Amino acid sequence: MFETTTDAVHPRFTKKPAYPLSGFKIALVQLAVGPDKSKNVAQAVKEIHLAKEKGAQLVALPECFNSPYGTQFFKEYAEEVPSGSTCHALSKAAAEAGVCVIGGTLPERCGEKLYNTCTVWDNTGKLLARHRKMHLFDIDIPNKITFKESDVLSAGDQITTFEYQGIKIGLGICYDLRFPEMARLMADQGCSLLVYPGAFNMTTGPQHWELLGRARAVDQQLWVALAAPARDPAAHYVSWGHSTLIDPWGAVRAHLTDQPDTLLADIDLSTVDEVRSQIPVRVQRRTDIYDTIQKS
Ligand SMILES: NC(=O)CC(=O)C(=O)O
Repeated sequence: MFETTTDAVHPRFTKKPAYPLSGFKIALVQLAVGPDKSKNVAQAVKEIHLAKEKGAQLVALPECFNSPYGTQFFKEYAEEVPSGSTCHALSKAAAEAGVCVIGGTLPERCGEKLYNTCTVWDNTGKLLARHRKMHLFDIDIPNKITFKESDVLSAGDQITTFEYQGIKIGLGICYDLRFPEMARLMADQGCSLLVYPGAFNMTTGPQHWELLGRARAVDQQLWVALAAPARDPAAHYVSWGHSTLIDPWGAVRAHLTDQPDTLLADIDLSTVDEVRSQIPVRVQRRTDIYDTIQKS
C-alpha cells in the first residue's frame, strides 16, 4: 500500500527528514480502572514492565488511569504534577523499565484549579511533557449522556508536542480528538505521531472513536494512537474501550475490543513521508484563497 517510486515523490518532498529511528514498537495499555487508586497505579506499573519485556519502546496508558472517570471523582483523586505519588510511580517505572511512558491522564491539582492532565516520562524517568486537556468534555445528548467537565475542571491552553529519540510526538486528550485545528497545529510542528489517551463512551464510542482517529490520521497524514480504559459495565461512566492504532493512510493497523489487554504494534515512520509525497495535500492548500475569504 505504501510502495512508491522516485518518480512518484513530489519534488517538494525529495528531501527526507532523517529520523534516528525508522520505526519503533508502541504499546497501548487498555487498563481496567476501578475505585482503588493504588491498585490502578500498581496495575499500570506492572503493564509498563510487561510491555517493555515484549519489546515496546513507547508505552501509552489511557485517560483517567488512576481514577474513575467522572466529575464527582476528580477532586478526591487529584494530585500535584510532578510531585504527586502517581507521577512518582510513573517516573520510577519508566526509569526501571527503560521505556518512554505516556502516562494516560490523571486529575491534576494546581492551586485552586483542577486539570485533566497527561504526563510523559522518558526512559530515565525525566518528565518530558505535560498536556492539560484543552477542550473540556461538555455534552448533552438527551436520554443518553450528559457530561460537564467544566463544572470542576479548567481547560489547558497549550499545544503539547515533545521529541523522544528524534521522533516528534503530539498529545491530545479524548475530546481534543474532535478538533482538527489542534491536530493540524501539532502536524505543523513536525509530529509524525499523535497520541490521544481517551475514554469515549457507549453512545459516542461506536460512532465516533475510530472515525475521528482515522479522520485525524488522514487529515494530517501521520500515525494516530488512541489509548482507552477497558470497559466496566458497572462503572458510573462506561468506557467504549477499543484502543486503536491508525497509520498515515488512515488504515486501522491494530485494535483491541473492550477487555483489559495491551495492543503492541510496530510504527514505521517512513510511511509518513511516503503518504505525504503520494498525496501532497500539505503543500496544495490554497491558503491564498482561504486567507482572502477569512478577511473579507
Ligand atoms: N470523554 C471525552 O472527553 C470525549 C468523549 O467521550 C466524546 O467526545 O465522545
